Amino acid sequence: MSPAPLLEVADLTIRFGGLAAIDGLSFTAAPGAITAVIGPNGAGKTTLFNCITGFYRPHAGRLLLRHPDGAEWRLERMRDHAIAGRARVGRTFQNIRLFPRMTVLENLIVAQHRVLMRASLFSLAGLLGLGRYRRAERAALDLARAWLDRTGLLAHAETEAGALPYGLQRRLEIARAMCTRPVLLCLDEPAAGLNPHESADLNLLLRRIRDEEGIGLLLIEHDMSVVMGISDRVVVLDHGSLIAEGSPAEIRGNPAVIRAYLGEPEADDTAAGARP
Ligand SMILES: Nc1ncnc2c1ncn2[C@@H]1O[C@H](COP(=O)(O)OP(=O)(O)OP(=O)(O)O)[C@@H](O)[C@H]1O
Repeated sequence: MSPAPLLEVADLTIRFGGLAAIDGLSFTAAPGAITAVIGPNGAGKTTLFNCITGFYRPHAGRLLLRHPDGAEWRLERMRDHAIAGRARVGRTFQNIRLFPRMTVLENLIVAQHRVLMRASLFSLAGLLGLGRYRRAERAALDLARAWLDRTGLLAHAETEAGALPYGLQRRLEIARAMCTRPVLLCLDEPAAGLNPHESADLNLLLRRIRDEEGIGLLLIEHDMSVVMGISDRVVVLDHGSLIAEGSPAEIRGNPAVIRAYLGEPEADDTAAGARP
């Protein structure tokens, strides 16, 4: 029997003026799996992420997140900080949003400010006096170093984030999101701007996160070498609606998806790395 879905999107709708950017969308994402969301420009992919992470409030529909302990969170009713902190939804952005003048390590510590603030009991006395705060601070450093190690960034810990090469900044964004201990990680075009070698490394990293952390990953991506290489399931949007859902192989051969997005393969097309 397959496990209960990690995320259930049901009849989701959001409009901007007369335009339904998401129009009655329903699908599920499983725990311990990579679900890719693909579709042409303007299909509604980023808007979907903005609804899941509380940046937009949908006009209708349900966003149900189920934690491994069975706790259920109705994301469409929650504020963005509670979605990140309590429902534990992590996110990376299409345009990198690091603190460029802070070091790589500092970026990962700042990502854990909620845990640290709680340990300080939100007071100066807490910050100065409590063993509880010191322990939390040590744990935050340990977690940051562990993710720097796993993302291959340990040697850059003291480098300013803005001085890192682009591909490493992308990895740092993922490390930063993982430091918030998400149960669902939403990645908005993580392969954008990467060369084929960096894309292959990204595939390995995301697979390891799935397999070793057991969390769900929701991935918006135009790079088909990433989508077809690592996704367990692919959801295809067009004009805010679902046009197909299935395994990468099913999606690759789906006539509606070929028409709306993928296009007919060329005779010598390897499909690898091509942005449709
Ligand atoms: N804040 C907004 N105000 C008005 N229209 C918006 C807003 N956000 C998104 N839209 C519109 O909603 C539609 C879906 O946009 P969205 O950015 O979600 O598409 P997308 O699939 O992520 O595209 P891309 O692949 O280009 O990133 C587009 O027509 C876009 O112009």
